[in-house]
Amino acid sequence: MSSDVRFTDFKSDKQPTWCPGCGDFGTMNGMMKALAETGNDPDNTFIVAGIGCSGKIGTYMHSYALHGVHGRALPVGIGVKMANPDLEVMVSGGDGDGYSIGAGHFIHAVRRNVDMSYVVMDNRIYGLTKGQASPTSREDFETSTSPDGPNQPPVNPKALALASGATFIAQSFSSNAQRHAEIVQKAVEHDGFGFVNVYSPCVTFNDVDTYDYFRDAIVDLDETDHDPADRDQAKDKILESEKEYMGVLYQDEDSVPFEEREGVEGSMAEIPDGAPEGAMDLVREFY
Ligand SMILES: Cc1ncc(C[n+]2csc(CCOP(=O)(O)OP(=O)(O)O)c2C)c(N)n1
Ligand code: SF4
Repeated sequence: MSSDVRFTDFKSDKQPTWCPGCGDFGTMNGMMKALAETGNDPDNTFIVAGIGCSGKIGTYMHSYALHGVHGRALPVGIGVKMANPDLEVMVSGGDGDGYSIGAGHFIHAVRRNVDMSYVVMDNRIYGLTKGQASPTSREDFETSTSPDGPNQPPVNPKALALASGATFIAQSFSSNAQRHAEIVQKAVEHDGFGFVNVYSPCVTFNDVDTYDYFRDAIVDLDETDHDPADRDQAKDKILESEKEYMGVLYQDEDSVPFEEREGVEGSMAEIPDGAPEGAMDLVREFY
């Protein structure tokens, strides 16, 4: 079977509880399609999710999955990959999860460049906790807990990734189904840490960063002469704050994943010296 249906869980107790119209539906569909198109199956795929509306994804997709603690999905994902390098590991969560409480882990996961993907459902708000400003909220975005707006500039996650030595940076939009799936597929296929920030609108708590806003604002990089191999071009586009680009912004085609580097190769799943007897067996059994 070559369709994303393999990753769909039809059990009635696993039906998504996202609000009707939530961008996370489209983001998840694209992730399933990308995994299927790259030849993966539920039994070799491990989703590590954060905490948030976005973090529910691990419950809805048919694959191995677990929740990290809020902001801690990335180190858990790296641990899963270390325990079993044959797994396709995809980490997913929200902008709050990844760029606020999890920002430190984001930087270090990017620079470590383990061969996995990270899909962030960026709705520029905290959805699950009912609409507080997130690190990617606009400076003047009024919420119940910041009635005059957060009064601080939003984090630019793509710039953070580039500055941290990222080898793959992409921007996607959940509503553009085919293009979104293609972009996530490229992240999965990338040799190293494939980072995709996905505009995934929250229709309940964010009335500014809406589907209409993104549809009007987004420029598809495939319709420009952008060369993702050119880091300077990527930097210029990433820092252009008034533009919303979609596509692969940067890809280092010579990227060598952490686990294939000299001195590391072959050692990822080895039992470290001094580890308690049976520790790694337990980890492998669990994952
Ligand atoms: C350690 C910890 N701190 C705070 C929370 C409360 N909390 C749960 S989800 C969340 C933010 C959710 O926002 P985001 O990550 O952007 O995901 P979304 O719900 O928008 O998909 C917060 C603050 C928590 N669960 N754990
Ligand atoms: S609150 Fe927002 S992010 Fe959460 S499910 Fe509803 S629309 Fe989606």
